Amino acid sequence: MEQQPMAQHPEWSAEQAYVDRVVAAMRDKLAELQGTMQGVRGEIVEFRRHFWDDVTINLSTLDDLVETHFAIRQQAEVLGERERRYQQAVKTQRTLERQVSSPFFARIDFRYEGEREAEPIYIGIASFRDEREHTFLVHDWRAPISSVYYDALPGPASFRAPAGTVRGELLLKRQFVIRGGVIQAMFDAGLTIGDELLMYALSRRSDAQMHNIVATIQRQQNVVIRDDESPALLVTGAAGSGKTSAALQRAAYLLYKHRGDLDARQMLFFSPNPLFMSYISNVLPELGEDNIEQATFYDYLCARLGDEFVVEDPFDQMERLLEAGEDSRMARAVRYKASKAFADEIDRYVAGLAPKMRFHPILVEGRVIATATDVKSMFDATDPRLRLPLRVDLVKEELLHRLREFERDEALADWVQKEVDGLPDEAYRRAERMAAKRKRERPDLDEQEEARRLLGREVLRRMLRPVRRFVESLRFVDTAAMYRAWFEAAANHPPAGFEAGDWDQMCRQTLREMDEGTLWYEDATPYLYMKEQILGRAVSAPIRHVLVDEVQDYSLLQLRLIRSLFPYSRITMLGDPHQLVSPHRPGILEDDELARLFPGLTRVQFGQSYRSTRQIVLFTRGMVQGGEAIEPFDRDGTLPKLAVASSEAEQADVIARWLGEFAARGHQTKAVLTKTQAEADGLVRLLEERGVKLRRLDKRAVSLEPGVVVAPVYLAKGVEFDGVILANASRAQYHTNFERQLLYTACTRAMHELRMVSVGEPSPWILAQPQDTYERVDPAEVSSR
Ligand SMILES: Nc1ncnc2c1ncn2[C@@H]1O[C@H](COP(=O)(O)OP(=O)(O)OP(=O)(O)O)[C@@H](O)[C@H]1O
Repeated sequence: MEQQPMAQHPEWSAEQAYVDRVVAAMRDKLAELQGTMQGVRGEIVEFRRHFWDDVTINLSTLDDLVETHFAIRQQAEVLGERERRYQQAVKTQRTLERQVSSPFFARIDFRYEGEREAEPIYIGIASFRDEREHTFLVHDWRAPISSVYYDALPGPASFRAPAGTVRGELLLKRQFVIRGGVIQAMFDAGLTIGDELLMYALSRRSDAQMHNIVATIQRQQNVVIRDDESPALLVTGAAGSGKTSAALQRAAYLLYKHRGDLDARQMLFFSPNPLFMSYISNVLPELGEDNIEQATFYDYLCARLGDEFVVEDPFDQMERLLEAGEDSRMARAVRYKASKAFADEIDRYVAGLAPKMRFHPILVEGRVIATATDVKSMFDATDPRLRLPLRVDLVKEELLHRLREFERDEALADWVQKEVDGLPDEAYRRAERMAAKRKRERPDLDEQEEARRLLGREVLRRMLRPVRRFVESLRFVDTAAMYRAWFEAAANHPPAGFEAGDWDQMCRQTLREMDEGTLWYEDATPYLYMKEQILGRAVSAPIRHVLVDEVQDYSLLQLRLIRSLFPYSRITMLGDPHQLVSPHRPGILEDDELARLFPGLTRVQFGQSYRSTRQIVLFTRGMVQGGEAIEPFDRDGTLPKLAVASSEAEQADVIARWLGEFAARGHQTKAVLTKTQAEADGLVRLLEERGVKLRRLDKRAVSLEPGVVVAPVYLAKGVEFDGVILANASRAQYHTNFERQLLYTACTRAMHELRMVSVGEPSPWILAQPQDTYERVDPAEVSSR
C-alpha cells in the first residue's frame, strides 16, 4: 500500500476529470428524472381525480357485481403501477443526489482472460450508466465484478458471475475519498484492501449513527455479505469486529441480487433495544435501499401475545436480576425457564396434552353457545392421529358452524326481538322491502315475520361479531390454563439443581403473576412457544430473511420460537459469546443444538476488531477467554485510564473533568456507563450538580444524539461512542463471571478513549490486565486539573 499526496499522484488530474464527467452525467440524469417525476406525479393526480369516471358501478346482479369489482381492481392496478414508478424514481433520485457528491470510491483495472487491454471499473454505492454509449460509468459495489475489489490482490483474479466463473488479472486497485465532487484523497492499494482508507474511515468521530462500510469491506466480511447459499449463517466475532455492519451490507446485497423478487419488507432484523434500531436505521437508506423491518424480540413477543397479558420487558427483568444476584432463586428460575431442559419439558408436555386440553365456553350476551365441556367434546371427537393444531382448527370450523346455526335459530327468539324493537325506522323499512321481494319468490311467506327475522339476524350478526373473532383467533383454547397446569403439576417435582422449597416457591410465584394478568419476561417465550405448538404455527410467511443481532443473549427456546415462527426464512445470526448480557446459560453459540435447529448452518468467525484503538483492544481482550486471538486494527490512541476514587462525590468530580477533556478533544458522542439504572440516575444528579449537560438514557430512549449520555451498560449494547467512562468500576460491581461480561461489553463501546473510575477497590477483571495496557491516575490530580 502506498499513499501518494494527491497533487503528486500522476493520475490525479485524469481521475478528477473522470469524476467531473461522471458528476456532469449524473446531474443531467437528475434533471431528466425531475421531469419524469413531475410527469408521473401529474398523471397520478389526474388519475385519482378521474378514478371513478371509467368505472360503472352496478350492483344489481351477481354478474354486475363481479364486473364492477374487476373494473375497480383494474383501475387500482393502473394507479398502483404509476405510484410504484414514482416511488422508484424517488429512490433513484435520492441515490443520485448522494452520488453527485461522491460518485464512486474505488477503481479496479481488470483484464479479462484472452483480452489484451485491461478495463477500468469504477465502483460506487450504485451503478450508473452512460445511456448513449451503453457503458457503465460506475458499477454497483454488489455487482459480480466488484467482488474482485474486495477479495483479490493484484495478480490473477476471478469472480463468480451468473454464467460461471470469470477469470482474468487484476492490475490496479485504487481507492478514493471524494467529497462535493472533488477528490480529497487517493490511494493505490498493494497487498491488502485499503488499510489507508480503512484508517481514514475508523479515525472519524462518531455522529451517533452507524454508517455503511462498502468502501472498506474486508475480505472476511465479504464472505458473509455475499453468501447466498447458506440457509442459516452464524457470524461470531469480538466486539467491534463488524458483525452488525456485515449483516446490514448483506441485507443490501441480497436486496440487490434478488431485486424484483425480494423486498425490504420481507426481511426482519431483531435488534437488542429500541435505541439500536434508530442507531442502524441510516445504513440501508445511505445505500439507496429501503429499511428492512426491525423489531426487538420483546416487541415481537408482545405483538404475538396481544392483550392477553402485560409482559415484563427484558430491561426490568435485568434490573430485577442485577439486584437479586446471580445465585438468587429468581436468577435460577430465570435460567431454568430459558434452559434446554425446560424447552424439552414443554415439548414433552405438549406431546401428551391432547387428553388434558382446556377450553373456554362460547358465550354471547351471557347465553351459552357451547360450554367448555361441549368444546372439549368437539375436540375429543376429532381424529386423535392429527396434530394438535389441525384438531384445534377442526373445532374452530365446528364452532363457526354453530355460530351460523345460532344466528339462524335465534333470530325470532324473544331476547333478540327485544333488541329489534329498538332499531330505527330506517332499518324496518329496509327489512320490509327485502321481505316483500322475497314474498314475490315465495308467496306463502309471512312477510311481517320475515322482516322481523331479517332484523333479528342483523342484530345477532352484530352481537356475534366479537364472538366470531374470538373463535377465529383460536382464543377459545385456554392456553394460559394449560401453561398454569404445567406449574401446578410440577410444583412437587423439582428438577435437578433445585431445592424443593425454592422450586415450589417458583411455581407458585409464576401462578400468582399470571393471576394478576402479567407475565414475567422469562415466561413470555415458553408460554408463546407452547401456545404456538398447540395452536399451530401462525407462520410469518411474508418474511423471507430473519437477522438476529446479539444472538448470544437468546435462549435456546427463543431461537426455537424464531425457527417455528419463520420456518421458511433464511436466518443470519450475529453474536459474541463474551458479550452475554442476559441471564441465560452461556455457550449457545457453540451448541450443537443450534446446528440441529438450523440445518445447513454455516459458521463464520471474525478475528479483527475495528471499532476501538489498538490500546483499547489490547486492554479489553485480556478480559475474555481466548482474547489473544482478537486482533486490533492498528489505529493508535491513548492508554485506557483508571482512577480510584474514595467517594461518590470524588468519582463525580473525576467524571465531570474527564467529560470536559473529551469535549476539548472533539469527541462527539460520550457515554458514562453504569451497571444499573439506579446507579445511572444517582450519577445524573451528581453530574448535573457539577454543571454537566447530559442526557439520561433509559429503556424508553429511541434515539442517540451527540453529547453526553448516562446509561446502564445493557442499554448501550451494540452501540459505540467516541469516549466512554465506566463509572463504579469497582470490585463490588464487577467481580463475577457474568459481571466480567458486562464490563467487557461496556469497555468495548469506546472507539477512541476509555476511562474507568471505581469507588474503592477496582474490579479484579481490570486489575488482572497487564500493567502496560492501562494507566492508573490519581483522582485528586484529575479533579484539580
Ligand atoms: N470494513 C470496515 N470498514 C470500516 N469500518 C468498519 C468495518 N468493519 C467494521 N467497521 C466499523 O467498526 C465498528 C464496529 O462495527 P459493528 O458495530 O458492526 O461491530 P460488531 O461486531 O457488531 O460489534 P459489537 O459486537 O460490539 O456490537 C463500526 O463503527 C463499523 O462502522
